[in-house]
Amino acid sequence: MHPLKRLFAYASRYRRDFRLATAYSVLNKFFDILPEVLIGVAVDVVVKGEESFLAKQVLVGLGISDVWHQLLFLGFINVLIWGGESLFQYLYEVKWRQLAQDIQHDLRLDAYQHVQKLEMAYFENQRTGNLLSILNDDVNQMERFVNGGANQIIQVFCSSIMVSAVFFALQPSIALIALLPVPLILFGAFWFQNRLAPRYTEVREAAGDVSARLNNNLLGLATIKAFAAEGFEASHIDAASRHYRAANARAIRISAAITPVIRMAILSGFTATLIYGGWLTIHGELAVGAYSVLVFLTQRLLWPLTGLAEVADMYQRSMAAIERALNLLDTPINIPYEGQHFPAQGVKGELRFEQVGFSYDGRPTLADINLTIGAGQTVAFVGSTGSGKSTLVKLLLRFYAAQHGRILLDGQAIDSLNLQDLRRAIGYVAQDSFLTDGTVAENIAYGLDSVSDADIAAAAQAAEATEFISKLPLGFATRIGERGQKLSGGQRQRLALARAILKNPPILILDEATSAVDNETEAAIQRSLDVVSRGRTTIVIAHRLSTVRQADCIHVLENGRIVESGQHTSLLAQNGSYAALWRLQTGERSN
Ligand SMILES: Nc1ncnc2c1ncn2[C@@H]1O[C@H](COP(=O)(O)OP(=O)(O)OP(=O)(O)O)[C@@H](O)[C@H]1O
Repeated sequence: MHPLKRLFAYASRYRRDFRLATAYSVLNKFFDILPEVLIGVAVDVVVKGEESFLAKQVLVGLGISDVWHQLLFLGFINVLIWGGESLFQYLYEVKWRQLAQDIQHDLRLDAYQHVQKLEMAYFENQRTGNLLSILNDDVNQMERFVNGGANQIIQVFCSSIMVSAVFFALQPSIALIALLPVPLILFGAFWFQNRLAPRYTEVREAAGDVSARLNNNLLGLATIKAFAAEGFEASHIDAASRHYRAANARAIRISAAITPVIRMAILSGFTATLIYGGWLTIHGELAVGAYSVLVFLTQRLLWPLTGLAEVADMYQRSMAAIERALNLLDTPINIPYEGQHFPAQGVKGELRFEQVGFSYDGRPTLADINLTIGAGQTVAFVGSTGSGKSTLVKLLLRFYAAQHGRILLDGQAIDSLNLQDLRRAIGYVAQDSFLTDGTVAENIAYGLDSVSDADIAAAAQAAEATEFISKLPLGFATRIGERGQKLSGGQRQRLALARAILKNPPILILDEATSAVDNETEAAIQRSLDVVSRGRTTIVIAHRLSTVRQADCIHVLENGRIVESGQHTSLLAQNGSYAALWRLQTGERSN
């Protein structure tokens, strides 16, 4: 479907406003053209006096014979016309701009809300900066189009029709000559448009590319600095920006030619009216007043068509932008949110993995996962890096959908449950949790509506975070910077844990980032784990085996498969992978 049609379908709730705005634009144009007609009538009055066109309008009740009165009457009509033109200009400007604001707001919000619901795999194949440029630049471009372009198109169209009507009424033979260039101009405008469309698509894509690179670099500034890679990265930005400049230059070469070409076509129409009309007037076949109207009107008819150049340019630019924004909105959500609702408090927390298998982009990552985690149990997953531990919990959170088997929560397949209810029942402390640019307290209370300071403090206490928070300049009211960058990695982890504890979920998942913790932190982790795992199902992905020694069951993963399961002592007794890992970490010999 054409982007404009798609935009209309999207903005169908504003159909009434579109109609009103269009009516205001048409009425404004109508009043805008009338002064030219008035000039003709005035010339006619001056030349013909009591024999004028105005004096002859007895039938409609006018028939003003006195020349002075005729002029006064024209003056009065003139004021009305200009008043009408101004009024409708005000009305159409307000209406179109308001429409532009309303639609850009809706589109931005809808697109963002849609993007939020897309599955993780979508984002892995997208560059954040590109999405940003769609949600920002492209939506703004659409706003600019509705703001001004729509009115311009309507008015060019209207003035062509209205002026042609006056022409044909006055002198059909001149009308034909004056209108001769119009098909040529329209054909030219379409020809240019077709050539502009792919160029503007390229411009929008290049803009997205620049934005993606900038975004990526600003996020990785610390690494860029550490590697003294400023020059290297600047050259990447330089290349992306050059590409954007070149794409724009290709579009400019075409779009800049439109006005001059159209002007030449207008020239032919205008010259013909001037010469042929003058000739007819001299020979008494055309009234002087009518001749002056025709000369002025040729200008009025043809000049707005030069505006077509600007409109065609903006139109193509906007269609490329609208296409990108609406495509984003139409991207299918592959992991649907809909499903059976249930309250988080009612969840017992029994989990079962049945024959679960999963691959990223066809690369097998998990296979034959069969396990049951009893309600309230604490279970650990250990194993070498890349063995699939994090992937396992991401399947439970339905960040990805398992290709084989199924996962059940309290006997219900999780893909039959409402996605948000499922996630509300799970507290997830990721390896690198997302912290916002707010205060410590705001970060702990993230996503919850009304939480008391006492509850926040208690959650911080359980997460062993109180000590470092009390040392911050403003305690719980300290702002922690974007992504929590004013805190250490360990401190960020503590805050993320406090946040999960405050949520009080029936299932808690802790994905430890590293085994590199000092003894003190290790003891703190153990203490908080004892506290937070009480009364809920707890899954710990551990790198440091000593932190999960007390777990009800430890599963060892290797290459996406569970190779050993059991409690710490029995696993040591098996003298397999777990025992080897334990020896490696503790330096002890288990036998
Ligand atoms: N989004 C992804 N797209 C493609 N491959 C991925 C993705 N995430 C992880 N992988 C791959 O899947 C495998 C398992 O990754 P996973 O994060 O589950 O391992 P892990 O056991 O948690 O590792 P670690 O102990 O280092 O955290 C790895 O080989 C990894 O490269």
